[in-house]
Amino acid sequence: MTQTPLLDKVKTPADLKSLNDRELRQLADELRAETISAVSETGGHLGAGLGVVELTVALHAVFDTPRDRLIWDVSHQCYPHKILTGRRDRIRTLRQQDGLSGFTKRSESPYDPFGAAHSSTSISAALGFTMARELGGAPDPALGDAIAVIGDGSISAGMAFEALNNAGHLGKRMFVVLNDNEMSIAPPTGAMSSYLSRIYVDKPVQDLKQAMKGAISLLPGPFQEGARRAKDLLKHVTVGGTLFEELGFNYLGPIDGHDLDQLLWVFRTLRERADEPMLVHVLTQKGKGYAPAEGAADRGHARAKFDLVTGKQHKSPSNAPSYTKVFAESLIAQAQNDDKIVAVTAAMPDGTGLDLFAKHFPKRMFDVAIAEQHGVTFCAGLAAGGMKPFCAMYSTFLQRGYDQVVHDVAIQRLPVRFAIDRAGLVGADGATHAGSYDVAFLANLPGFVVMAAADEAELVHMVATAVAHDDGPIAFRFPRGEGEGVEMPAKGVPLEIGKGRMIRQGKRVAILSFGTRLGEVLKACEALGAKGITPTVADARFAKPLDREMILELARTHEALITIEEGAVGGFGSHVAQLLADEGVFDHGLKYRSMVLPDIFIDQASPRAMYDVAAMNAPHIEAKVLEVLGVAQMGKRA
Ligand SMILES: Cc1ncc(C[n+]2csc(CCOP(=O)(O)OP(=O)(O)O)c2C)c(N)n1
Ligand SMILES: CC(=O)[C@@H](O)[C@H](O)COP(=O)(O)O
Ligand SMILES: [Mg+2]
Repeated sequence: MTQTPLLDKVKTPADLKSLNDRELRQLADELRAETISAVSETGGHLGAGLGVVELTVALHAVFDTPRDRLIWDVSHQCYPHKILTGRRDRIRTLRQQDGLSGFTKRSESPYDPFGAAHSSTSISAALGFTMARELGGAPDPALGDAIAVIGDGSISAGMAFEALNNAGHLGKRMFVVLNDNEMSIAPPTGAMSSYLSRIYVDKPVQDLKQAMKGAISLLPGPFQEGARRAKDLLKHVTVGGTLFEELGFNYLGPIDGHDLDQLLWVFRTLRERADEPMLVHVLTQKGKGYAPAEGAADRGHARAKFDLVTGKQHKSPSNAPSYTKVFAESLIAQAQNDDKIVAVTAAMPDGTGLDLFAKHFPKRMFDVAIAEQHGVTFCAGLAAGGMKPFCAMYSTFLQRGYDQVVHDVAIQRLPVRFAIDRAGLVGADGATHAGSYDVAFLANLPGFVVMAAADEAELVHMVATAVAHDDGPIAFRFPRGEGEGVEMPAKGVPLEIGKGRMIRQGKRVAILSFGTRLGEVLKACEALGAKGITPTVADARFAKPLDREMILELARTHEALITIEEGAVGGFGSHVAQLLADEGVFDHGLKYRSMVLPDIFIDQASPRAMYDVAAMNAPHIEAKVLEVLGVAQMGKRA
């Protein structure tokens, strides 16, 4: 076990103030070792945190957190920050149920002034804190400086530029640290990424400390004493004419983000002298200091638990292909026969399986960078231009492109195909990444077709359905993780739009499932069978259009109807209830229940544990059936 004598003494960032620079360098080494050790036990986002160890130490050593608001963009790099800010004793509970979140979270610590997990929000939030300070907002602790740390991947998003534009205009003192490691999750794409590289391609990384000393010695005496404003000095060492300067920021850099001496010097100087918006460009290495991460293609972006020495991850063997892989392979199969099919990801090529698609069709896959809004409208344009775009996004990230879905896709009835991965509760990433809302926010849009796959074979057919459907937008959703292990069809066959399927015929109660809760429903039926209750089970397949005929028939022939879906209220069950109400079914006494995600944000745990919190696993379905039939209260029926 690595010794961490200095880190052991750090309870809060205030303890850093008594360390000299040599000790801070040692502290950084200990912090890196502790981060690697903790993530080897918990799994999680490793590479990004290792890249900002020195930056984390320097910022906490120089600034006065939590009075100064330190805002980590995405915040997947926040583990070293958590260790320094009083959470080391719980760091080995990261991403576990009842443990620390893998992201910054306001409710977790005063050192997390702003929560994140979706990217590119930090500059807006920092500007908000800055203007609150200017206007006398004084929460506890009183407002100091705002510092946003944003990665080169995240700064590619429109929102970051909206914030820079606004901050440059307002001209108040605030700090943006651009952490440039030339990586997103995958290598970053796009002109912005090339631009950042061009800023320093022909120039050595600045040794600002030396350069500043040189600059000062060239100044006349009085100025040596009183070069009061940072920009008076900084213009001697910055690379002139950057985009950031055009937007109203003072640009400083690029500097070596692993050279703690320089970081300390730069931040001390800026803290003392800056009076305008400052952008400090630091170059770092994702995965720094841990060879298995440094050497990996993703620089150790996210890891399962791993062996400290070898870096080998402990992954449980899979029994079925992942939904993501099934989607990608189905799309590849379809695209072999249809050259109009193209696919779009917003910086998640591996996560969406489109890296596989790109291997087959490099010219037909577009990674638009972290730019979901643009990605959706780009697809709308592709569709208007006669292509068949598959917009492959996680449910949670599609949220960012919602106006584009409404305004650019739905209103124009353009046939964009939305492949929505990570539907439902996702596990360790927690509430920020839950795919809870897509059914609700898509099925209310006129002309949208909305499907959910009950298993991986269904997904194959839904991909085929989406290819065939050219009359407006269509979406299909599927969860994170592996499939059910069902037999796979030889090829996808388009489904009839708006038609569900019967799974088993029973009596008294019908369970209408939308999505992969079907497996839990069938488990519940086993248990109910032992109690003499045999529910009818149907797979709705479509939340929109609904299979009216099937639903009304189920309502007519059963005493009770229960819907279940991996989504929030306002989705499938709400549409079914609306149909039943409109058709007057409730006038005749149908007992109806809808099982949806509860009206809370569910914290991280395993997906199963999260569905326990949501009361949506087999025992809960069983209990719901018993309740609706009035059996639970009366004891066992004969
Ligand atoms: C809106 C949004 N889209 C996608 C993601 C998924 N995502 C998380 S981290 C990341 C890469 C971020 O790159 P960068 O900002 O450079 O940080 P690094 O990991 O390189 O430190 C992406 C795409 C996200 N969190 N938010
Ligand atoms: C931080 C972030 O947003 C991603 O790294 C996310 O954690 C990926 O999730 P998956 O593991 O489901 O791809
Ligand atoms: Mg990066």
